[in-house]
Amino acid sequence: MNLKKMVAYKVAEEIRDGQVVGLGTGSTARYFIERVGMRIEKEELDILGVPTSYQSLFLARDWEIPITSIMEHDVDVAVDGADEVDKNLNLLKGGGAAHTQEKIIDYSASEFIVIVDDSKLTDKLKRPVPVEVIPASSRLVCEELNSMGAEVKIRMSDAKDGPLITDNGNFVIDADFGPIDDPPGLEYEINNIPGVLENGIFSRGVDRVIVGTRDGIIEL
Ligand SMILES: O=C[C@H](O)[C@H](O)[C@H](O)COP(=O)(O)O
Repeated sequence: MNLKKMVAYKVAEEIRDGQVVGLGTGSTARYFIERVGMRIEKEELDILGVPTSYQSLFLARDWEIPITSIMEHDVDVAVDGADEVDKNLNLLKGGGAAHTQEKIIDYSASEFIVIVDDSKLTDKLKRPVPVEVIPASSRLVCEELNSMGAEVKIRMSDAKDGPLITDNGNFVIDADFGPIDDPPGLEYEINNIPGVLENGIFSRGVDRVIVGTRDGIIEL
């Protein structure tokens, strides 16, 4: 059973004519975009999509989803995946290095819906926190994250030699703090380091978390 597809397709059925829809990034959001595209083709669903990455932009194009940007329109509903969801509905995102644009769009949406399979649920966020940084600041940011207690690594690219470069032309540092006791505090603290653009802790704005499980779909 493909739990990501199940939950993404279910939420895609909730999208209504006239909405401006934030299109998340990753393997779960991909199914959501696919299903919205199918509905546009079959039901003439009339929406505008706001991509959160080049991945979602290209997928939207493939499915002929009309697109706009956050510079033009407010977002009614954003639908996005997550790498971890804790018991207070804090998220960790950025496994695909897309968290900066995702956060701009997801936080601004009137409704932010998270779609995950149940492997993403955790008591406390504990994966390394992705931190997008301006390349020139990376040594200093690594030192600062170190002094805050994190083990740090600049993320390397699978597609070329050297560091991964984000959609915004920056590096990503993965900062391992172990289990995180205060996600909102850490989100704020990391973003105060000069050179940091955005980090992958999402501690506010989540309206609904929809989870695919082997026993069906549940809402947290
Ligand atoms: O940067 C990537 C995004 O934050 C994704 O939404 C997140 O990594 C979840 O991706 P997936 O649905 O592939 O697990």
